[in-house]
Amino acid sequence: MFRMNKLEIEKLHFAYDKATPVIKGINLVLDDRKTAIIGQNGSGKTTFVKLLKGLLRPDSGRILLDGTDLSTLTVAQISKKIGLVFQNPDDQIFKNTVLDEVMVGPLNIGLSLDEARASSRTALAQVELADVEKVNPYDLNLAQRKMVALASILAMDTPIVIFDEPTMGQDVAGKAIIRKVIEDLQAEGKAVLCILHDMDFAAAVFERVIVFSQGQLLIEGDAREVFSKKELLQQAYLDQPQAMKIAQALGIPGNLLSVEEVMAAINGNEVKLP
Ligand SMILES: Nc1ncnc2c1ncn2[C@@H]1O[C@H](COP(=O)(O)OP(=O)(O)OP(=O)(O)O)[C@@H](O)[C@H]1O
Repeated sequence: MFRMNKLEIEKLHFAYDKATPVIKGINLVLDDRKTAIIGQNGSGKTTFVKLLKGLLRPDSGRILLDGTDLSTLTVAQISKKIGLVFQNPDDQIFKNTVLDEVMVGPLNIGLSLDEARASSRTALAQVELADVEKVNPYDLNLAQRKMVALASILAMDTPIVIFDEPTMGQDVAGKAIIRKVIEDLQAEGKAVLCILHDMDFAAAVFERVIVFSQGQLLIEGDAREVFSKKELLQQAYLDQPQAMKIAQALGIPGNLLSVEEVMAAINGNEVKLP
């Protein structure tokens, strides 16, 4: 089945308390490109994705999911289309075994017990937790619980997957698993949107970068182009990826995004090291 996976955001405004607007007129079209949202603490990123998931309702403006106004859809209808992995796994973990926990989402959207078990086991294998399916999630460490929370969203097989800070607290191996999950989702034709503080991960993995600043969209576009805008990033209290800073210091042209790109430039003799 052809899936559009398109979210259109029009003139979106939101405030928890009317005196303090948090989302201030965001216009954006999200598509199938792997997209990272970056921005200073408190710039409204989590609030924005909660609006996309229908957990909060806009004060004004609208969100269209494949052309349909999100406000006309039920939570159940949205859940079949959009999965959101929370920043704190303990906001979404309730069951006594890892497998039961991961099965909650698929069962909620109407899969049979057998289907839910099968998709949950596949998801647990993707995050390399197949061998702990009978363990209580609270006997796992925080990084592993984050993977359980991630698996529970993967198991729902939604065409749009949103992650809030998936790499926070993960070591190199955990980050590699998350990278593979994101790349596999995209290969399956799904849309991936990810809030990140880790500029290096954002630069290495994502095609499109959206920069939030004080509830507004400061800049968005191709990752290479956005990360080259040093002054604008500084204005949003953000840093460039390490690889780009090193490449610029060495005088390597091309706004390189990753260590691999820098190594290729050095090995290709585009640059002579001192
Ligand atoms: N439930 C809430 N009630 C009231 N204010 C809130 C609530 N959640 C967030 N805020 C406020 O809204 C603003 C935006 O918060 P939000 O969590 O969306 O930002 P963020 O960019 O995701 O930040 P972080 O990177 O720290 O997660 C902040 O000033 C925050 O204090």
